[in-house]
Amino acid sequence: MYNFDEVIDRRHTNAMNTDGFRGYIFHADDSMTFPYKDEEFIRMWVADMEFATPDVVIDGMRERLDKRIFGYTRVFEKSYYDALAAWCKARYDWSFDRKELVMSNGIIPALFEMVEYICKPDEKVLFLTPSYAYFKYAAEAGNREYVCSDLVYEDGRYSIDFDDFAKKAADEKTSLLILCNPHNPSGRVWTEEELKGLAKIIEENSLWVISDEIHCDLLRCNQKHIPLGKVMPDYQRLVTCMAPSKTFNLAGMMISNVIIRDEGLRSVWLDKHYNFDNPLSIAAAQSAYEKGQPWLEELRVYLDENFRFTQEYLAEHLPKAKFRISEATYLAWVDLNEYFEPDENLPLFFAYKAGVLLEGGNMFVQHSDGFIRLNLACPKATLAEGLRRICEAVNTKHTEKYLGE
Ligand SMILES: Cc1ncc(COP(=O)(O)O)c(C/N=C2\CONC2=O)c1O
Repeated sequence: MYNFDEVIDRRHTNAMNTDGFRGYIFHADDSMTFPYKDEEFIRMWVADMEFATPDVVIDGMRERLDKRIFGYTRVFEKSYYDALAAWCKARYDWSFDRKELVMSNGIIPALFEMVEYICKPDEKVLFLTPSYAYFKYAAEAGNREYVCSDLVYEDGRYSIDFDDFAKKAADEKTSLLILCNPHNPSGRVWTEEELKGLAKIIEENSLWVISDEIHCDLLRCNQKHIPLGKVMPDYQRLVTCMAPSKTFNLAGMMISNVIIRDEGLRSVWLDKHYNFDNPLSIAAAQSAYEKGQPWLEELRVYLDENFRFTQEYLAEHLPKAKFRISEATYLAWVDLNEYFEPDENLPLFFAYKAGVLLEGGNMFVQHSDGFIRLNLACPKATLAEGLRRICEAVNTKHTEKYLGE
């Protein structure tokens, strides 16, 4: 019913995806040149999608537009909470009180704020690595130390090193865990057993925990997300972050749900946070939660096929690459260590040699050298061309290297 094969022109829309890559990936300005025109790149880097947001979301925004006044706005109507609560109940059998919900114009700003609200200046933030780099930036922005617990990587699969995690959690100066659930970039969906293992250590050390569940709706069709709040139903030091931004390609609308159990932290947030919201964003998010499920179910089938195609293509054209289909997210995490030295700048190599924009190597704090992360949320034809270029560039590199030796 929905046309995910449609190629949509994003030029001149102020998109980070098309216009922000020089600064974000290469820390360069617009003077940085490549042997490709910007529009010739296959863009597989920042985590937003090449698909139109659902029609029901646009209809919801149009309905709000027709009200024609856009004054100071906040989520006052109970209908927003009802839509989100129904979504969480139906999909995760998880409920939370309306008073726990506060809004943020992004999960990143929420992380930045809460590190300061939760951690004293001499306390530390703990997270699993490799990691979405903004967990590190949130600690650094608040001048708080961060501690990494490297995931175990065995036979192409990531798991939690509970001994290492327990040791680091036991440090009395470690006060906050930021948990990525599901995990970016590995794509892991933590099992109930793994979440219970974390919960035991969290409780033993009275850690504050922010469970960043932004990717929770984007599961492979055979996967199940468990909110940490379900495993820790009575734990007061829990904050859960969810958002429509990844699920419905609404990151530019800057609206996120922050569910703060602790009354003290919630009142600090309400005192310090700029508590106004964009009226069109509220309409978009509420319409998505109320009516977006059919689109999401079709998207998940399309993404599963993109992952299957990617696995098949890499097996055939880059046989020494290690790749397991992500259990969640639309991000493929590919181990190319058999093809590159650990310190090679992979984003730069693929931008110059393949005309593909991707993230990887040391962009995920630590424990990620030799990996690339590919955004598969694009029409299959775009994906096929991106994979073709990537494999050709790697195979040519090895031929040139061999001939050059
Ligand atoms: C785990 C995680 N948390 C938070 C965010 C951002 O939340 P926002 O501030 O947009 O509400 C992202 C987006 N991840 C991105 C964005 O581009 N590349 C990524 O890996 C993410 O992966």
